[in-house]
Amino acid sequence: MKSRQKHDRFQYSVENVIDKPYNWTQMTRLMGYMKPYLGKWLPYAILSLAVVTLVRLGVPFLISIAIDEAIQKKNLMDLFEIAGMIMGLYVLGWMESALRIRWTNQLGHSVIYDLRQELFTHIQRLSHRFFDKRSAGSILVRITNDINSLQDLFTNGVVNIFIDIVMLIGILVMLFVLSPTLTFGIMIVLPLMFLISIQLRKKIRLAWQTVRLKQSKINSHLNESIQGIRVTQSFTQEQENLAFFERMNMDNFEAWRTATQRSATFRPIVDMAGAIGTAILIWLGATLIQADTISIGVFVAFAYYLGNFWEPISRLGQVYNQLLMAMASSERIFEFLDEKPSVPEQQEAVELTDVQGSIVLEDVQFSYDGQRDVLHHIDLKIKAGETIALVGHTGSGKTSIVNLICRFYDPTNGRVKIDGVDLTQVRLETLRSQVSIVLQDTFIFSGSIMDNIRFGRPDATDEEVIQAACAIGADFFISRLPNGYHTEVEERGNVLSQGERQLLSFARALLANPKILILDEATASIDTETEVKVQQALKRLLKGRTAIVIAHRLSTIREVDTIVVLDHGTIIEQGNHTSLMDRRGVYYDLVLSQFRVLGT
Ligand SMILES: Nc1ncnc2c1ncn2[C@@H]1O[C@H](COP(=O)(O)OP(=O)(O)OP(=O)(O)O)[C@@H](O)[C@H]1O
Repeated sequence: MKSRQKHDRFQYSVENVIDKPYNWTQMTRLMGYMKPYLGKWLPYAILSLAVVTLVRLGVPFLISIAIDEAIQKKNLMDLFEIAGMIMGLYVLGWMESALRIRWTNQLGHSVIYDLRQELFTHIQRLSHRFFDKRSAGSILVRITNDINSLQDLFTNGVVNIFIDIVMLIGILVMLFVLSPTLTFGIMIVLPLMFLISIQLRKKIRLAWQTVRLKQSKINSHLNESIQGIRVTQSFTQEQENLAFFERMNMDNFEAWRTATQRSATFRPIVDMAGAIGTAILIWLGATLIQADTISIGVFVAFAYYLGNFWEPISRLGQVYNQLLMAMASSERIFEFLDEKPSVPEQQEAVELTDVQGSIVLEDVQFSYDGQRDVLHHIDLKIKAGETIALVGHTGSGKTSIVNLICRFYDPTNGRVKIDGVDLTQVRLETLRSQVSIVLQDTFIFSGSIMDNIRFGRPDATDEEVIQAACAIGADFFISRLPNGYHTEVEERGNVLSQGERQLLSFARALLANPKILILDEATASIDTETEVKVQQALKRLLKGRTAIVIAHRLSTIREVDTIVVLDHGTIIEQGNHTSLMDRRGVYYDLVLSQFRVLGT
């Protein structure tokens, strides 16, 4: 039993390997990303195609003429001329290939750039519900690995497909022109080859999809492990983590091995077909030469064409593998791109400007997962400029109410209104510019202190940033830092203390100057001196705004206008501190129990 628990410790949402047939619609959609570049690169593509065709089809033809006309008839001048032409064609071919590598690379990188940009932009717009269901790591994989795996297809694959197909058709035509009998003889192997490769394709596709899933799992786990490394170390869970990682790494290794092994079977099939074709050529060709049906020159040209024939087929096999990998990746990319925000913006959504700040929740019911209601029939009126505090046991629904006011989620039933306008009718951007949240665990982005405060209003000047910091009282610690406002802080702001981070987030909110402010009050105990500073800063911050404070320490909310007491998603008491104390209900008990805890 114990070992089972261990195995179940890390759980990631299972993404199934989806076995779908080759999907033309999806491929067309993927190829659509090349559209903007067609105008620029199409002339190059046509030129490349013309040159490659000329070189690959021309050289064997010239060789056959050299043998039949110049060598056999001992005409040295003609031989020099033909050799010169062959040389010229090879030089042309070399120049074309050097140029092609350059422009296909540019094309590939441009497409990858666009796709990554679109995916990131789209993900930024998605609602909280989307992020609830997925780990950061698995999102990361799609933006990095899945998109990277399309790179080969766009830089080499797509252009080569066209060149190779044209080449195959060209060679077939030349072979038929030279000798239909010999061509039929050799092409007998083709249908056999296709039958075998079709069987392989499905297996190869599945194997690559499995690889992607395993990688996604590794990345999710890595992300979680690194983020949680402090907890892991403090609970000495490194060995467990390591064992789990090793298992996943091994799974990934196996998946890669299977996929590459399966992919590698394609080439030998082509080689085998080539070998059989050559044997037929020698046997049938010699017979036809003896019967004087074909010349030695034609026989040699055949051998050359045939050599050139298997190469594009084998490359098409490779490109087919790339296409299969691209199918697996694009399926995952498009799944995200097709994800609609769960809080959609209406076409005729209105701008929320000149907000006064009154908030109303009308008979609101809410569930995160559609199964368990976390808020029941909430009716709440907050007047403009008023400060209310939400209190209640953990899990009672305080954060959920705030999530609805910011419209991170829509209520299952009922309405949330600001200044009388239903939030579903409002443009999200204008709503969020009027509402700021100051979280308990302030997120500090990598950059300078100045940048971090300016996050609240990107167009603020340095003076405005400093003014906001002074007004909040954050200036005292910022000026003590080695580079003052230009001190670089890392992601999560590990160099700053909890109180300092909180002051920084207040300054950020003050600069944003929202009409509605939501404050998740810090639970951690900070020293009394900082506490006093934070409380003073808070007073300044709340002035002239509607404020909702998620209160954990009841001592700090005595002066707020209204205290709303929640229990299991229902409002059970509402009023100011004195009236609720007089009532001797749940709030009274909460205050008393906190007082007792603090008193001991
Ligand atoms: N993203 C989510 N998906 C599903 N359920 C959720 C989600 N977030 C919260 N819940 C559930 O909703 C209920 C209310 O949570 P909420 O975060 O609103 O409580 P809270 O009063 O803010 O708690 P705390 O004081 O601990 O922050 C809880 O039972 C919680 O398990």
